[in-house]
Amino acid sequence: MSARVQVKICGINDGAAYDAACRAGADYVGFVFYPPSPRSVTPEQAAMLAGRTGAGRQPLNVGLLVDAADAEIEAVLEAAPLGLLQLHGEESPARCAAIRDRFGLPVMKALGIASEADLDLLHAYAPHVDRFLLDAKAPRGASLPGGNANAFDWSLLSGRSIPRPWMLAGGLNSVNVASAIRATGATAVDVSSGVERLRGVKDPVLISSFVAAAHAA
Ligand SMILES: O=C(O)c1ccccc1NCC(=O)[C@H](O)[C@H](O)COP(=O)(O)O
Repeated sequence: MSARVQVKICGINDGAAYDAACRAGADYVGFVFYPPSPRSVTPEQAAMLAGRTGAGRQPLNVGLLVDAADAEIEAVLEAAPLGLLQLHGEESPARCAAIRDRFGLPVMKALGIASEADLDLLHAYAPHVDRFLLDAKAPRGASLPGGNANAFDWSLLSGRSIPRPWMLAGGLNSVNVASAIRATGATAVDVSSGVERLRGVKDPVLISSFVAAAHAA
C-alpha cells in the first residue's frame, strides 16, 4: 500500500482556517510573510496561530518568504516557530544555500514551471535545498509570484525524476487534486486559492474537502 499523500495548506491567516487544517489532518500549514499578499501575516500573528491547540494534530509550520533579506528572516524566526522555509522569489541556488546555512532550517525552493527548460533548473538547486515546490509560473501582470490559482501542464512531470522530495502546487482544488496526483506521481500537494471563498479568505469546509480528496487519491 502506498503512503498517504501529504498536504500543505498555504496562506493560513485566521484561527478557523488553522483549526480546520489541523482537524482535517494537514501535514503542513504555510504562513505568508509577504506584505503585498492578502494572505500575509506578521510573525506575531503566525506565532499566535501556530500556538493554537485542541483541533487535532499539529502540522509543521512553513514560512513563505519572497526574496527576503537576512534581517527579515531573523525577525520572522524570532517570533514564529517555523520548521521549514519556503523561498518563493528569485532566490539563486547560492542564496538558498546561504539561508539554509545561516538559519539552520530546511529550505523548500519554489520553482515556476511552464516548460521543460524550467525543470533543468532543478539540478542547479538540488545540492542547496531540501525540497522543491513545483508551482505554476505567475501569469504576466500578476501582482503575486504565487497563489494565483493557475495550474501548469502536469504532463511535464510525467516520468521525470525530481532530485529532492517535492510538492505539487498551482491551481489545485478538491475536484482536480486526485487527477493531478495520478498525472504527476506527487506524494505531497500544496493549495491556497482552491480552499478560499474569496481571495485571501480561507474556507474551513473547502480545507476539509481538499485534504479528504488528496488523502483518498
Ligand atoms: O499565496 C500567496 O499570497 C503568495 C504570495 C507570494 C508568493 C507566493 C504565494 N503563494 C505561494 C503558495 O505556496 C501557493 O500555495 C501556491 O502558489 C499555490 O497557489 P494556488 O494556485 O493559489 O493554490
